Amino acid sequence: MKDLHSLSVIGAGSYGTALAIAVASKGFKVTLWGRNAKSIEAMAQKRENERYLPGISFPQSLSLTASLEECVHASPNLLVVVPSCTFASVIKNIVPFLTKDHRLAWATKGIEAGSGELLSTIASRIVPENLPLAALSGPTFAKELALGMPTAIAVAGNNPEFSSQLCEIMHTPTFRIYESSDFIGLQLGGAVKNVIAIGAGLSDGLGFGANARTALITRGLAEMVRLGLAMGATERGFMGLSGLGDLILTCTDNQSRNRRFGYMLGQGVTVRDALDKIAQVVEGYVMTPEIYKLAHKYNVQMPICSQIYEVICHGKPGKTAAKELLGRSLKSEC
Ligand SMILES: NC(=O)C1=CN([C@@H]2O[C@H](COP(=O)(O)OP(=O)(O)OC[C@H]3O[C@@H](n4cnc5c(N)ncnc54)[C@H](O)[C@@H]3O)[C@@H](O)[C@H]2O)C=CC1
Ligand SMILES: O=C(CO)COP(=O)(O)O
Repeated sequence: MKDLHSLSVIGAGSYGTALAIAVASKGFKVTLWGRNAKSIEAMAQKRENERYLPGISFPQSLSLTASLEECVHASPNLLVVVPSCTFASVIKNIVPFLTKDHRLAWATKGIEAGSGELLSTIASRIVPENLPLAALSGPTFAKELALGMPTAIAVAGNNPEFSSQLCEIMHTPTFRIYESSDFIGLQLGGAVKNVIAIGAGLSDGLGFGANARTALITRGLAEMVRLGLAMGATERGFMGLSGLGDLILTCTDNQSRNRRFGYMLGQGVTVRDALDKIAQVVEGYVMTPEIYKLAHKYNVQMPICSQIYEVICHGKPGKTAAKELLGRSLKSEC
C-alpha cells in the first residue's frame, strides 16, 4: 500500500483505461477499477478494453478489479477518471476506504452540474481535511495516449509535493506532465473548452469554413479567460496545455466527442439523437448550462457560450446563433 510507484485508477472508460495503460507500460503497478463486474471480468480475461480501446493490449502490471475497496487499498495514489456528473458520488464511495497515506487526483473534466462548483471544491468538501488533491488536464485523446503516441498535459493541486510526485509517476517516454500553479484555471479550462468545441463542430456542420472555426477558438479563449479571471484564475494558465492547448485539440479534431456532437447539430441531427449516436460522455452538453449560469453569476460576457446554450437548451437554429454573434455591436479585441 505504501508503494509510491503505483497508481489506482477509478473509472474504466476510455480515458481511465488509457491512463492506466500509459503508467503500467513502464512497469508500475496499476489497478483499474470499473463499476461493472462483468465488463471488468471480460477485460481481465481478454487483457483489453474491447468497448473503448479495442486492439490495445494491457501491460502485464495492469490489474483489474470491480471492488472499489480493493482498488483504493492497492495504492496511496488515487486517480479518478469518471464523468463529471458522477464525480461527487464516486468520491463519497471512496471515503470509507481512505487512510492517512492517500492522495487523490482526478482527470475528469468539468464542473459540478447544478452547483457549478469546481471539482476541487466538491472533493475538498467530501474527503478528510489535508488530503493532498490534484487535477490533471490537457490535450489528450485516450486512444493516442493508449497507443503510446506523444502527449503532454498539466497537473495542478493543493499540495506541490503530491503534484510533482504525480508528474514522476505518470511520466513515460512518450507522456509528459507539466506542473501548473493555477488549480482554478486548469479545471475551468477543461470545462469551458468542451462548450467551445461544440461551437466549432456546429460551425463546421453548418458548412462554415476555417475562418469561422479559428475565430471561435480565439474568441472562445477570450471568454474562457474572462470567466477565469472573475473566478480567481490567472490569464497565463489559460495559455498553456489545459487552456489553449486543449481548446485547439478539441475544436479541430474529429476524435473529439464534443466537436462531433456540435457537428451533428449543425447537420440537423437533434440533441437526443446526436448524444445517442456518440454513446459516450459528452461533457460539453452538461457543461453548457453551467457555464451559462456562471457567466451570469460573475457578470461576465460570454456571447459564444450563451449562443451555444440557446442552441442546445432552447432549440435555437445554429444559423440564427451565428447571425446573432456576427451582428453584435463592434468591439475592440482586448
Ligand atoms: N476520452 C478522452 O479522450 C478523455 C476524457 N477525459 C475526461 O475523462 C472523463 C471520463 O471520460 P471518458 O473516460 O472519456 O468516458 P467514457 O464515456 O469513455 O466512459 C465513461 C465511463 O464512466 C463510467 N461511469 C459512468 N457512471 C459511473 C458511476 N456512477 N460510477 C463509476 N463509473 C461510472 C462508465 O461505466 C464508463 O466506463 C470525462 O470527464 C472526460 O471529459 C479527459 C481527457 C481525454
Ligand atoms: O478532453 C478531451 C481531449 O483533451 C476529450 O475530448 P472529448 O471529450 O470532446 O472527446
